[in-house]
Amino acid sequence: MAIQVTDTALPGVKIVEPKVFGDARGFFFESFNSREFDEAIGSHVEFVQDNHSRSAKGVLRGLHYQIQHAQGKLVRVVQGAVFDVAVDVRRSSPTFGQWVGVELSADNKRQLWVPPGFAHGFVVTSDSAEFLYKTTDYWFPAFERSLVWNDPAIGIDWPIDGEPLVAAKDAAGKTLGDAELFD
Ligand SMILES: Cc1cn([C@H]2C[C@H](O)[C@@H](COP(=O)(O)OP(=O)(O)O[C@H]3O[C@@H](C)C(=O)[C@@H](O)[C@H]3O)O2)c(=O)[nH]c1=O
Repeated sequence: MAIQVTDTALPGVKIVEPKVFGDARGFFFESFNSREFDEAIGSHVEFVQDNHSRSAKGVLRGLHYQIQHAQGKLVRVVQGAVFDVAVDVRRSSPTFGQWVGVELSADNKRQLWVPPGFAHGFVVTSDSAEFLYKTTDYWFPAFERSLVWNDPAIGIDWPIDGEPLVAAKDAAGKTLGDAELFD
């Protein structure tokens, strides 16, 4: 197995670490291998979309989820570093409202598997960061929702000084108590 998969405090959310082959030329690694990923996760996961964003230091994107066509996301950073967060937004889940955060960087090459049913967001901790992710369903703007990043009921310990730069839609995100969830 060329990937090492580690559980997080939230069942279902997993850290994926590829085996990196370094030599005099640089490095090589398999950034995604469907057979190995499925084996590690324990079920077949089909990805349909790849996304790429770039953000400046202090930018916070999220916390996003879709109330229908829930997306699983396999996320990573190819330049810079972020603090990446998943929040369980499945009302019926024993870990509803709980969050996990992991540093993802171009250096550590860690990926985070955020299954369907979790809100996802990140803040950029380096001067800038390029963020890549695969999703298991398409983007449906009508079903997209934002949870506000600083909801005290969730209590995410973002590693930032001061206020992050957020999109207007995210500044207007809902608290968990007011949010429309999907079960
Ligand atoms: C998410 C998305 C956005 N867009 C467009 C809409 C908009 O004009 C522009 C920027 O969109 P946003 O502001 O929603 O981008 P962003 O805030 O980066 O949205 C992303 O945030 C992270 C945290 C996630 O988890 C992702 O699933 C996604 O929701 O890109 C697409 O065309 N396809 C997509 O799949």
